Amino acid sequence: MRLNNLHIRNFRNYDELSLDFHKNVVIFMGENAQGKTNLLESIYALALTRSHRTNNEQELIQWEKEQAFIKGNVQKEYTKVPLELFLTKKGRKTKVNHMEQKKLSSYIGQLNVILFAPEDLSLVKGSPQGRRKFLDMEIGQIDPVYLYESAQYQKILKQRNQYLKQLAEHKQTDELYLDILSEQLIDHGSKVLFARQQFVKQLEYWANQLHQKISQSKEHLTIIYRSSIPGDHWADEQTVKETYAQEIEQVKGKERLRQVTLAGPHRDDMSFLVNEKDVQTFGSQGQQRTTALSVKLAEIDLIKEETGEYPVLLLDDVMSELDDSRQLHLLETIEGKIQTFLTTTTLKQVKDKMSVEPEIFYIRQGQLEGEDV
Ligand SMILES: Nc1ncnc2c1ncn2[C@@H]1O[C@H](COP(=O)(O)OP(=O)(O)OP(=O)(O)O)[C@@H](O)[C@H]1O
Repeated sequence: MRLNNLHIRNFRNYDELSLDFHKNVVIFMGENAQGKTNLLESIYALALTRSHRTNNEQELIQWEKEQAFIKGNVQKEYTKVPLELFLTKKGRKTKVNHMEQKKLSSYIGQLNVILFAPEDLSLVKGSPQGRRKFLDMEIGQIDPVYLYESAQYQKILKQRNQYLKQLAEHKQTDELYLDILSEQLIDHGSKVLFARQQFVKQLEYWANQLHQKISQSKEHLTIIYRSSIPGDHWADEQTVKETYAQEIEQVKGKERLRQVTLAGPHRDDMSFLVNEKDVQTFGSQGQQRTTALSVKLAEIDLIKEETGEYPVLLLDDVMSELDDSRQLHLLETIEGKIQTFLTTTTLKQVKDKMSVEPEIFYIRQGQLEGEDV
């Protein structure tokens, strides 16, 4: 798929801007703090209704404005889909084909994007929370049911934690209600767990191939889903559910003391092994970066396999963070069929390495300076 055009209004430092895209590689060029990342963020938000930089969507609305608007036409293999996102102080509204969508799951997935920013290079050595967010965002894009289940899980988790606290403070006494919440938690949580495990298997398949290529067959990558629920190779959803229920029973006493839910997808993590050694602990910085790059680029193949279409790639100033050999692998990937938007402050460095002619937009203080087509 590709994005044919983009129209934004009152978004970050942009009053109003319309862009048409004709080439497969689009570069947003400009000095620091001019609005390059804001443009990638607007494409990301158009795809996923949220930002990659903040959990507070209000920040996307231009200062002193009431609402922000993003619109774009997505070209798929056989159809064109106009998408619209309205962000207001009260919430968000989405439209597909000019029709309002009540369910997030009927909107997300219309435009698939993969965003790669310098902070993604720390996927391996960063926090478990960052890796869980990565899993949720990526699976959510290709599986609307996952989006629903993980939202339900978070809701029940919050309620359950509150209830555990209230029981400890003797504001509640009904033990049966805790059992009901546990049952709901296990129900939604086991679906999340099983989907994550399946996704990680697929991710490993694609990422290992890339990792081997980048490391010239010297390194083999293994990815393991590390769960707070025992066992990491559940045969089916029912097995996860049963194991999860046993674990909740097991930690019941501790939970009552600590007043939080101690088992479930919200406490899980992922490990990356290079040649059987944990790369987070034993890997060099180069190996950690190669792993992160392989995992990110693997998503391209994974989304293509799942949806039948290539996603759109957003690269936020990552070229400058990679050495020559890794830059080459990245360019090899993007100069194929996949539409890529990238930001840079040093145009020549990026352009000189490309074998295709990019489309360049010069950005200055939230405006277009000129267009090189
Ligand atoms: N809600 C907002 N309303 C108006 N302006 C905003 C808002 N949020 C951020 N900005 C402005 O956007 C600018 C930053 O834009 P952006 O992050 O896209 O920079 P950039 O061009 O990618 O820079 P760099 O190369 O440093 O990453 C800053 O000047 C900031 O003040």
